[in-house]
Amino acid sequence: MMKTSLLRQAAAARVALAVRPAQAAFRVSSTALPFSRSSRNSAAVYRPASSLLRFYSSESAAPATTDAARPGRITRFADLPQIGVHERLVASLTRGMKYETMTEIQSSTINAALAGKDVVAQAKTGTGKTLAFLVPIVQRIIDNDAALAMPRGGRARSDDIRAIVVSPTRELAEQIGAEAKRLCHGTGVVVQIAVGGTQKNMMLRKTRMEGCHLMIATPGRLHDLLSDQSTGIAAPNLAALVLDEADRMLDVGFKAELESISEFLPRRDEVPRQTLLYSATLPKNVVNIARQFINPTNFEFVQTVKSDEAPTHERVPQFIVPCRGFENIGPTLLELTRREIQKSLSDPERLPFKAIVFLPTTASVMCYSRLFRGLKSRDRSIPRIYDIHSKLQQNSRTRSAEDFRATTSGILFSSDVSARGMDFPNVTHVIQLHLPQDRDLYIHRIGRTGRAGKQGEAYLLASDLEIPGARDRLPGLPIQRCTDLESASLDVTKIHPLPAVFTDMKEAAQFVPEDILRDTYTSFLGHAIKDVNRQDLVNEVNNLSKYSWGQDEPPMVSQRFASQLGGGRVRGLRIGDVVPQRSSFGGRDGGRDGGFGGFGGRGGGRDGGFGGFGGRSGGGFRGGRGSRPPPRDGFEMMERLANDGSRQRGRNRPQPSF
Ligand SMILES: Nc1ncnc2c1ncn2[C@@H]1O[C@H](COP(=O)(O)OP(=O)(O)OP(=O)(O)O)[C@@H](O)[C@H]1O
Repeated sequence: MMKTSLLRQAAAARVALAVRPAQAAFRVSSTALPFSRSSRNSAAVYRPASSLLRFYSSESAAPATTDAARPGRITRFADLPQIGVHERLVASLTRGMKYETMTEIQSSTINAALAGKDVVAQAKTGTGKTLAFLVPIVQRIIDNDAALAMPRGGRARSDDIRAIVVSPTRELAEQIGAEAKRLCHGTGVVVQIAVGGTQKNMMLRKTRMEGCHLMIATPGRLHDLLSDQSTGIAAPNLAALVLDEADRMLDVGFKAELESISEFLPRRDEVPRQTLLYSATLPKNVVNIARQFINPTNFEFVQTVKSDEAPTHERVPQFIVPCRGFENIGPTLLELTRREIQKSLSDPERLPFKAIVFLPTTASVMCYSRLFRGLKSRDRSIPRIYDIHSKLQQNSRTRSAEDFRATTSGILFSSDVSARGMDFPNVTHVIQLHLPQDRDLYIHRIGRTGRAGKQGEAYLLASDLEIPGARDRLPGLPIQRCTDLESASLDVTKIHPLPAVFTDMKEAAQFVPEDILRDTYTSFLGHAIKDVNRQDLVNEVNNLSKYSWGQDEPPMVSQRFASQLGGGRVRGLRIGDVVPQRSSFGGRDGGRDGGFGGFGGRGGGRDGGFGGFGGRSGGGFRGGRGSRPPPRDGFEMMERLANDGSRQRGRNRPQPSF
């Protein structure tokens, strides 16, 4: 009975996703006939009356804001042949993958990309951006060689790759690769995945043997392959390049690598290339950088976030749980977990508890996953524990991702390698411990739930010390204060005996190796917790070690580490000879292809504005409010659209109410 209910919910959610965007984007005018003829392709299509969608087209003098400006937009996958998509691809989409109606971002960008335009697109998490870029590029490959529409049709060579998708993390590349293979099933288009950390020789052998039309790669591995002639991997006729998570790809961490990859690609003036940039967050500086990659005379900039709308999904309520100290955070997570598991068990309408817990450092992911494995050995109600971080071997990372994807219930402890793009079905909760580095990262992390039209909940557990930082970093988001978790506010320095969640946590800490506790301790002191007074921070982590891990004295730190923290001015550190710090443990785990990149990697894009242009602060570009001169070109227009988002963050975004 429960199973039937779950299946019903899943089916309802799929229909909801398919239907909702169409309703939002295409309101059929009551005065107009619901169908009209497109002048471009003589197809019977909906002529929408208005849209939430805003876009800038390099064709038009001013940004268009309604779909009425774009007659002939196809919104159902089954209708794609009308704009040139091959029947076999449509069969994969509708019969194989069982998609019916396109989401808003899909209908707007697939139409534009099929018309040959470059696209810069921003849409909320989980709204189907992957297919939005895969469909047009696979069609472009078939356009270049019609035989590829048939299985085993055409030729595939490893030195003649026709399209490349670049993704910031290995897991995401693997996920996109799997979706691309499903899409190309039944055609002759060959997809290969090239990510770091896997056996390069095996990948090379396979690619040389099978050939490759579409390569999905992480930047490091792609550079590695293209720069070494002996690999036999080349793309002299490259027709399409996609940067997924474009803001991440173009931020400082990856930009240089991308530029260097470009040197191994054909010049755009010699081989025409379509470039597609997609993300849920697109800060202004990134839009500026996009200049280097986009055709200035033939591009479209699409944003599907309403001007007065939060960049997150309404159906994902967001809570912040202020915790008295660091020592309260683990027990509060345990209390929350038990409470939510009970809720799902007692309500057959709810999906089983499936949560992702994000932590700021690799060491803390290792620590919390072990703590919860220890807890699970005593409390069978806790579901299976998974972990993903850059210190794991790639095959273990892939296995964790696959297992968590397949499970109905579980808890995945993760660094930011899973923050962007990962599509784990039916995640009911995203729980963040301590503050995310910036607002964009918060948005991507909570985007792991509430995907494809489903419900979800998001919690942020932070110590009182971090709350001012949270207010500063997270404006304009509908975050509510949650005060009904008892463990959050208890003063454990005064309470005897300790409540069960605290003693359970202490006992579980016995399962965690000393070096991982120490690395977690130092990583929190090092870079993970920002914007707080050093002395307060030392007091917090010392309480964590004492009251949550049950240690008589805090872990030892080296003299050098103590000096970096402020030397003699900071009290409470236990200084001594320690085995040199494994820097990777302490580092922020941003999911760079290369693996455990110390403090360097970052999971989120740069701090920056998101959507939300127009309304009060936007609209200037339309000649409406304000006295800004008209933009000089399409790029400036696009930058302004993103710029409006940043301005809103600075001046007009509502301050958080928690
Ligand atoms: N038109 C559609 N109808 C129903 N489901 C869809 C449709 N398009 C995509 N999906 C499903 O929605 C989910 C989210 O898609 P996808 O991962 O492409 O989102 P995204 O926008 O790229 O998210 P993120 O911003 O997190 O990267 C996937 O499970 C996908 O199968």
